[in-house]
Amino acid sequence: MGAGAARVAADYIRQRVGPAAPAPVCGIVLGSGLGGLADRLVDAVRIPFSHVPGFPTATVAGHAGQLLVGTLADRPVVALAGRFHMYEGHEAALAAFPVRVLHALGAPVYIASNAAGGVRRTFSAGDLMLIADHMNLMFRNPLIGSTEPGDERFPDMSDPYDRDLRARMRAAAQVVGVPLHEGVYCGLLGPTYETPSEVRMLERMGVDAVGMSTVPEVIVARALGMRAVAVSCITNKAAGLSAEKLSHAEVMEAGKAVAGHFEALITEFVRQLPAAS
Ligand SMILES: O=P(O)(O)O[C@H]1O[C@H](CO)[C@@H](O)[C@H]1O
Ligand SMILES: Nc1nc2[nH]cnc2c(=O)[nH]1
Repeated sequence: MGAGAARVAADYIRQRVGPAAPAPVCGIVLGSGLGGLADRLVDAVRIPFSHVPGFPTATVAGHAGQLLVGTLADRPVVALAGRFHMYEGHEAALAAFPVRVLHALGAPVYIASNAAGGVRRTFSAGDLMLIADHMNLMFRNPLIGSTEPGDERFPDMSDPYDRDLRARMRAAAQVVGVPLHEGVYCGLLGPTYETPSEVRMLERMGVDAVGMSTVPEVIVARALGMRAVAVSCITNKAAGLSAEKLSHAEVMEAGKAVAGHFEALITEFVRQLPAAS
């Protein structure tokens, strides 16, 4: 799913919202249990994923499967309540396709959010973590294949999560009084959660939080020259670090429990985002 398909999807979305709609200051993807932010958008046009050309249907519980165009903190934004994961059977390029569409709509900044297991032992459910860097242990890359027009062939990944945007996210956290950790996110293919041995391996490798998304999206954002920033909601201690068994129901519950903090943080961040980032 490349640049041409993204233009088709963007044209359809523009037609739905009307030609007068301003270009978004950012595009936001809302992870498992974090879709409540969509309800904070004002004057939102809601488009089911199934209507957007090239989008498959969202199949994961806690992912509403809607694209919204509206304003947040009086700034024009596009938000996706839900995402596509490789464990649903999608290629990495399709998992990252919504980011191409956000780019085609003119968004210069990509904000990812996700639910993740806490590998850092001091993390507990309800913590928020700004992603400082990631590890791609999905062993898939969305840029495999011929280079799409506008893509870098060999994108630099020395600073995938934009330094300035991270500083702005920390500042927003201070303004709204939300504690914000910072650490390394590791993307695994899923859909199984990890074994305790895998979690110990990840810990030794320097991973702070583990999930099954975000990495392909950020790779494509970087290939397109978009600035990326991402927040993980720690929904559980990773396997073996507590006596609890892991379940997606628990992940969604924990996501909802931290929704107030998460929404306040992202809303303040968007409020402070410069017009041409
Ligand atoms: O990354 P998001 O989509 O927020 O969801 C995370 O939570 C789900 C597992 O409970 C997986 O999809 C994992 O990636
Ligand atoms: N891989 C993975 N994804 C998650 N999403 C939410 N919690 C977890 C977890 O513990 N592991």
